[in-house]
Amino acid sequence: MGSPKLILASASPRRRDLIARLGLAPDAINPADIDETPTKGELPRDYARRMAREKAEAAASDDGFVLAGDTVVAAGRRILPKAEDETTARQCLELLSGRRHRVMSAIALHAPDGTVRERLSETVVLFKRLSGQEIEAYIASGEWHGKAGGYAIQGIAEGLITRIQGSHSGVVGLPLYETRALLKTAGFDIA
Ligand SMILES: Cc1cn([C@H]2C[C@H](O)[C@@H](COP(=O)(O)OP(=O)(O)OP(=O)(O)O)O2)c(=O)[nH]c1=O
Repeated sequence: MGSPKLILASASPRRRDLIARLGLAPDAINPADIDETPTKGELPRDYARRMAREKAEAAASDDGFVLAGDTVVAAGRRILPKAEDETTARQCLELLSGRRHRVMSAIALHAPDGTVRERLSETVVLFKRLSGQEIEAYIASGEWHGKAGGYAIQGIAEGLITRIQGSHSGVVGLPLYETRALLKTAGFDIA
């Protein structure tokens, strides 16, 4: 019997790049298409956990370990949307300007024996007070597109971020410390 496979239940190229930093190359990429609507009153942390778990379960296989993640930007109890248009991205940046917010990055691992394990990484991020000009320049960059909270820390946005407390990889989409620990606990062979 060969070693169990690693299946990444994600369409995100960022998650593929991040997992490579643990020395791992998934045997398969199997994105899960699930309904990503938060339930009424659902807290950001609960929502991130539920999404990661549902993605892992949707892609479940008895052939290997299925890893999924979900990244949520939260301003207090509010879940910020994934910015798909300029108006949404601008609203997110205006809200995040000059204040702390949290990024919840949940991961879930479905093992071949059917068990599901989860971890959560929480990072506090502080943006400088953004001028109208800074917001418009960021909008023009297009880097916000498809990103939770309307920004991508791995791009020019980091020049507007004063402080982060937590996991940089978690903000990008896959918290590496938690991912390594989760795989190890589940018995996956990782250095
Ligand atoms: C805050 C922030 C988010 N993001 C991205 C990471 C995620 O891709 C996205 C949040 O959406 P997710 O639903 O977590 O992931 P996804 O839709 O890209 O991929 P999949 O569900 O198939 O795994 O926002 C960044 O790339 N950088 C950042 O700084």
